[in-house]
Amino acid sequence: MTYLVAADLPRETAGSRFRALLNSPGILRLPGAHNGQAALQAKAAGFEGLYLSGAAMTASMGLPDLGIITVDEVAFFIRQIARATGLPLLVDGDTGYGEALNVMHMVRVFEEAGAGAVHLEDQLLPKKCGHLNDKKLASAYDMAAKVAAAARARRDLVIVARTDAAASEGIEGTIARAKLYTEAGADAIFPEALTSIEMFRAVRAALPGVKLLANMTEFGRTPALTAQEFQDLGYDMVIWPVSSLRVANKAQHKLYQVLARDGATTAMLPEMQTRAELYHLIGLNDFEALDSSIALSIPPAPVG
Ligand SMILES: C[C@](O)(C(=O)O)[C@H](CC(=O)O)C(=O)O
Ligand SMILES: [Mg+2]
Repeated sequence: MTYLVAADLPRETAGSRFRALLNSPGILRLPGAHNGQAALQAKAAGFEGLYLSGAAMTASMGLPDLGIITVDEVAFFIRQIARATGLPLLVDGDTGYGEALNVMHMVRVFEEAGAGAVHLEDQLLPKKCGHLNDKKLASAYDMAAKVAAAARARRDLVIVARTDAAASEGIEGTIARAKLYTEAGADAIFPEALTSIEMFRAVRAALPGVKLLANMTEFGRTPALTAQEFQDLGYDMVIWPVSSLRVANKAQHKLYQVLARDGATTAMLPEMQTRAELYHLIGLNDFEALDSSIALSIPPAPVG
């Protein structure tokens, strides 16, 4: 299947398809896919929705996750994932790249690029990974204004409000902010960097009926729980934001070490995606068959 034939494209918008997944039974499992290739591999494994992580995206660019990159740079990643897979995608919108009007611009650009959902966080720039120390929190009201702005700008993009308040304002601050952001128009809440199962339970209990996202990033502050365990805690979505990049990076690191040592890649062949596997995944045959079918669909050129 290619993204080039109108009749093959999904009829519903990415936002409504994301919402339908969110409203269907069971926790929505959203593995991080840091580019189109990773997204295709996640789709082949059976995932129905994906997550585009700011941390993984910036790391893949060789940059720290401090909110430096721009809306258009993120749109480049959204487009490749949406084209390659057609799957609904939750995108990390960081702090929205500014204030209300910037947030609105981000929502329009992300929606046009093919995103199904976005999350916005209540940090000040330079923002940080939620699992690091010394984050600077925005005022709850400034963040609520951004959520309201996002809700005004979207057609049907799902708006997820993330709060980083747990470290500085505790569970009470997290819950109070979550309530405010929900009133401002958020469709779901992402309580970031909760450090215990009790905290996950407390947030769930305080926000009946509100959709909740859990972040199962590795090497962070959240204890390692499975998708089933988050579902049993009453959570509606779970992300594994950086996992694909961490694994890919480690493999790449090994390749360069071996190549520098041996002057050849031979020792790495068993660990490589083969040419055939690569072409199969990206659908090379489908694109070539499409090209041939176009030539066959028009009257032949006159002879002589
Ligand atoms: C979810 C997150 O915002 C991301 O960009 O993927 C990061 C993940 C990470 O750095 O491990 C986060 O702030 O938790
Ligand atoms: Mg992020």
